[in-house]
Amino acid sequence: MNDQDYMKLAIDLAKATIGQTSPNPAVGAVVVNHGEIVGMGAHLKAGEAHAEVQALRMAGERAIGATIYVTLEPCSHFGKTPPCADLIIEKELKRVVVASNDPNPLVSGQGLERIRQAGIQVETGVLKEQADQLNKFFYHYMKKKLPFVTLKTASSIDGKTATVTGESQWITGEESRQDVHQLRHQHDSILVGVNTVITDNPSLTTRLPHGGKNPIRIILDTHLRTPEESQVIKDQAAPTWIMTGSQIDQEKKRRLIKQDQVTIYELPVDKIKIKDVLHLLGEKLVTSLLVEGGATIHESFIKEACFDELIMYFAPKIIGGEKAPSIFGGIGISKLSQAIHMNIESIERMGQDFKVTARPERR
Ligand SMILES: Nc1c(/N=C/[C@H](O)[C@H](O)[C@H](O)COP(=O)(O)O)[nH]c(=O)[nH]c1=O
Ligand SMILES: Nc1c(N[C@@H]2O[C@H](COP(=O)(O)O)[C@@H](O)[C@H]2O)[nH]c(=O)[nH]c1=O
Ligand SMILES: [Zn+2]
Repeated sequence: MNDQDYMKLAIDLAKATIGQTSPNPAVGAVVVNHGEIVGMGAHLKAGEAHAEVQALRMAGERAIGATIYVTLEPCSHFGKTPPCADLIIEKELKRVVVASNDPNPLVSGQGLERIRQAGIQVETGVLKEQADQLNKFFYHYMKKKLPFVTLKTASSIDGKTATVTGESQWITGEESRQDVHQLRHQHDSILVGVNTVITDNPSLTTRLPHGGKNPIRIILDTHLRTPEESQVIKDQAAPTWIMTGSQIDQEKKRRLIKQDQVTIYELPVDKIKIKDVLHLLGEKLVTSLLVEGGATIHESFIKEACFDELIMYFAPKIIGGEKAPSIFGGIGISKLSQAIHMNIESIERMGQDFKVTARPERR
């Protein structure tokens, strides 16, 4: 095993915790002494022990003179837990190998500096790209204090999200739908428009074989049209935040907020702008948002250039019909020069379907 092998193990440990550490990054650590793994660990939940603390606890006395591989540079500040840099110095490690730098202004570079000052060897950038990919939400949020926005669409190969009569379940297959639940688990929040609530009455919960974390459910609903009997109101399965304009029925609002998981945010506007919703979510420490639609919602996110990744699931079916709903609604563009240029990051088979992951060129 060499440095890259041990760092790969630390990355795999971090990868397994994606979705449960927010608003903290997913971090993994492995402690090695004379070619033997003497400790390993991952950060499991914000506010709890950091990955280095877990791994060094397991190593005990064998941490002395050891090397620690950690996917993110050790923290140097007192957040909810003491600084890992001090612990590494206290435990008399010989060498620290790091993959990613920490963009958190409270940390970046200071932890490593303190470790070097203590005479411990430091190496950075080992498998950096792989480790950075783990925490794209965290990096984005640290830089912009806004959630990383993933648009998710599911359609027939001709881009239809339902038949002309509105039938839509199900277009994509089991594997795709499971993949979507993995996305729900990984994102802090999920957003749909009130029309999707009215037509599909979705639960927007995460149903993976092993359970999974339910995202906060965000409903864009300018005039507070969400039916009071909807699952997102009644099932108490996850917080539901309804974003409305200022002209709403206060009586209905009072009835809805009686459900303790329901919160209504009245934005002082007639028409909700996506940017206002994202700022509000950023203030509430929401670091990632999965937008499930429908067509008008998706169109408003692309029109306002408020998304960071687009994930599209296509089923090998043709639905047709000019009146059948397409992936993006709204009025669209008139000139090709106004088209949004995307970088296709990957195209994967997903059972009978295929999944396209793309990013807008400007980011
Ligand atoms: N119709 C399809 C989808 N439909 C997605 C819509 O958002 C739908 O309202 C919700 O998924 C409702 O489900 P839940 O109760 O929240 O689990 N999404 C998919 O990936 N494939 C499809 O075929
Ligand atoms: N999760 C993680 C780190 N996370 C860093 O620490 C910050 C959170 O600190 P706290 O509030 O004390 O949990 C977080 O924003 C990020 O900069 N650092 C590490 O050394 N190892 C870890 O496992
Ligand atoms: Zn730490």
